[in-house]
Amino acid sequence: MAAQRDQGHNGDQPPAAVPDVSARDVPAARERARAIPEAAVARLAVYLRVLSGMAEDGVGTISSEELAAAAGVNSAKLRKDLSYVGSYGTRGVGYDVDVLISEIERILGLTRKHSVAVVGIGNLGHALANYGGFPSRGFPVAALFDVDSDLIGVPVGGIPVEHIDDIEAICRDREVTIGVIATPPAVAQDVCDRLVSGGVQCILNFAPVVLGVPDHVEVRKVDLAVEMQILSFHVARRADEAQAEVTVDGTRPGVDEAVVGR
Ligand SMILES: NC(=O)c1ccc[n+]([C@@H]2O[C@H](COP(=O)([O-])OP(=O)(O)OC[C@H]3O[C@@H](n4cnc5c(N)ncnc54)[C@H](O)[C@@H]3O)[C@@H](O)[C@H]2O)c1
Repeated sequence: MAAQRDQGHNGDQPPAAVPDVSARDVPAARERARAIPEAAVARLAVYLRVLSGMAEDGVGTISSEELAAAAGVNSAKLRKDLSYVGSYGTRGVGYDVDVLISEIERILGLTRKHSVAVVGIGNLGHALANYGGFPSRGFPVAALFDVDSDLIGVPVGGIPVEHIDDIEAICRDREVTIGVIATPPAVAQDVCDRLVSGGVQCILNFAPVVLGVPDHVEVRKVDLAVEMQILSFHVARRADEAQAEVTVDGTRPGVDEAVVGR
């Protein structure tokens, strides 16, 4: 029976289920990849984006401080993250940008070819299908599916929408590796089951529902409202901390002194 899987979205403590590294990689590299915390995996993807931009600008080497600043993390955390990749840089020189890119790509499983199917070509599905950022980062969209007869055959982002009934055959034929679910929640499990029947092992789920999948399938759930709740939590916590800093005589450090000093 399908198991309910961890579908965390913001990366907490448990080790991430990183896709296997390519066949030529040694077992030690696989072990290393399995031990990387999920939050570090998310940061590695950010470093990769920053490094790719630098490589395009012709940057050859970069210090950990420069890369940390560009990625918005502190340099101690960056060095720790890069140690998971097995990359320690050269003292006084820093990291070779191209080497670091290929090391992170290998750990993230990006040396494998990926191909994406988007299911549910409504508001969200249209935006995702039209987004040019996926192909340029190694995730070309290969197929679109919907149930609405008005949409079937209509190209979105240059790819014609196919009927959901053909999803298994088309996913197998086009070797789809990642299925993106952007359907109403009531049909998301059925869509997920069909993707899995079509050989898809990675599911990115936007529908507000927990999906059951077999053990060999990975699911990530994206929920922007949860991200906003997390932002709200951090702002509220900061406000609480500022309130707690009010001194016993009622003055607020850094605020009332400034007023008194005027
Ligand atoms: N995670 C987030 O932050 C986030 C943000 C926006 C929307 N959503 C979710 O994404 C989903 C899509 O939202 P939307 O605004 O694009 O909805 P929408 O109604 O505009 O689009 C849904 C599409 O799914 C299609 N569909 C319905 N049943 C189908 C099936 N069995 N197989 C294939 N396609 C089917 C519909 O024909 C329609 O084109 C919803 O579940 C919504 O809650 C999530």
